[in-house]
Amino acid sequence: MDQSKVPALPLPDAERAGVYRAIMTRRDTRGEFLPDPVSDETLGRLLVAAHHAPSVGFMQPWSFLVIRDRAVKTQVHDAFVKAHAEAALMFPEEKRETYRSLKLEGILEAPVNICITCDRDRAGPVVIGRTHIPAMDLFSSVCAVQNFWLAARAEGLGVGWVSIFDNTVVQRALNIPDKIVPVAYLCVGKVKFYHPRPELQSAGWRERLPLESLVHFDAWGRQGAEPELLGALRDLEAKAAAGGEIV
Ligand SMILES: Cc1cc2c(cc1C)N(C[C@H](O)[C@H](O)[C@H](O)COP(=O)(O)O)c1[nH]c(=O)[nH]c(=O)c1N2
Repeated sequence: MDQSKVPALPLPDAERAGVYRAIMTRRDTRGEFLPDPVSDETLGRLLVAAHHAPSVGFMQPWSFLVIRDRAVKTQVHDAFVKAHAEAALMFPEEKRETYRSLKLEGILEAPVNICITCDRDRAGPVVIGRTHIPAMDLFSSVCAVQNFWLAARAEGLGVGWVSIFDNTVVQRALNIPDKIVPVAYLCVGKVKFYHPRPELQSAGWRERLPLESLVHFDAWGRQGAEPELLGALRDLEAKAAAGGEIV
């Protein structure tokens, strides 16, 4: 093949289905981690996938901290325990017991934790695409997180994002300089299984919203303009909800 251009064709059917399967069966993993190590080869692929995410102005603002040290993990876990207790009190009383019963991290059980950061100064003060919307660099680091998460699903690994802690505590525990923002703290490892649905959904915390209620045409609030597309969305969502493939 001419190396100068990649043909803009759909992937072969099985590969195309695989991409959607990774997207649809990716789960946030907390309680199912196995202690088995993740090979350097596999972890390497996940980091390469993350590093090939899109970024504003090709800024690549991310760095990746690979955390295996029990003492470091314990500091982060301690920060979680404190914030988790504080968070419970922020929910209405009738939801507190459910909140407390949820497993919301796997920091110590996961063999490896990854912190993905954002260096807001990586490409100088003026960045293509960030000139008018400053948060675009943070969004770029989140794109790296999603690439990592989907690649992990393809590898049969679990990833759990933990954000219930004071970020400055995590910043200190990992010795991250002040000017670098910790964007995502991820627990990573082999897992016993994937839950078929988001755990918060199974726990009755929140339902998946009907996609058609989230789609607008040409202007906010114009929601019924394309009944055929909306019908297709309903059918696909029904298939997905029944655990079927969407391709
Ligand atoms: C930015 C951000 C931050 C968090 C999360 C996600 C994201 C995107 N999620 C996971 C979240 O609960 C989960 O994605 C949803 O419940 C949907 O479930 P699935 O990811 O589809 O399994 C998450 N989960 C958890 O147990 N503890 C946490 O602190 C967080 N924090």
